[in-house]
Amino acid sequence: MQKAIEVTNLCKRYSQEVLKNFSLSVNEGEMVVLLGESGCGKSTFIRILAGLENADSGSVCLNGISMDERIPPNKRNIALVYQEPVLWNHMPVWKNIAYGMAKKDKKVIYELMDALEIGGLEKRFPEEISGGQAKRVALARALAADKGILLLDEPLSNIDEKTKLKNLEYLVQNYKDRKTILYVTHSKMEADFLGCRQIRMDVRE
Ligand SMILES: Nc1ncnc2c1ncn2[C@@H]1O[C@H](COP(=O)(O)OP(=O)(O)OP(=O)(O)O)[C@@H](O)[C@H]1O
Repeated sequence: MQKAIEVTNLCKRYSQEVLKNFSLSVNEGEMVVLLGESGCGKSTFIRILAGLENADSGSVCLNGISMDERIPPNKRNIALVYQEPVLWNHMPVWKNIAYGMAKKDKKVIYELMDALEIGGLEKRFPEEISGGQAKRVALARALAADKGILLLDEPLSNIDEKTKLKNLEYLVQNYKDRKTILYVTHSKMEADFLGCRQIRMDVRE
């Protein structure tokens, strides 16, 4: 089976070493959780996969295609949820969600909003919603874009436990074993709830 994500011996150093020979392989349609303490390099790794940052050495292959700095984020067939929600402030919520959709289908948008418990916010602008709601709008936008690989960097942090559990349940029921997802979290509870393969990343001293 072709690997959706194949990362080999990735190294990245800022003033300190963050990634040292980090390797990871994810099958097509598999959901994998990347788990690790704050500062261990999870977001750095996601940024490298997405093409927002370059590794010092090592290789990244997405859907069988070798990635290098000449392949920009929008050519990688990925949808990304950043740790901090990044939304277009001049667009209402529904347009933010529709942004990456090849065919803007309002039914799909409203279904996603209901499923993620943000129904009714469609006409509001990002400055008129809470941080937790903005995170779920960003998640809805990534899901709606229907890309080959979903990179979710702490997509449900800062959300109350009850809503978080409902959102996790929705992801498990609708995306697990169907979509290639790399789900980053420092929460063991979230990781265990998703019930998929867990990769632990350690902080480098
Ligand atoms: N642009 C940068 N320049 C210098 N150091 C950086 C940069 N980005 C991240 N770092 C450092 O690299 C290490 C890993 O950061 P990263 O954000 O990848 O960790 P993380 O595991 O995602 O943490 P968290 O769970 O808190 O988001 C940290 O020590 C951080 O301070």
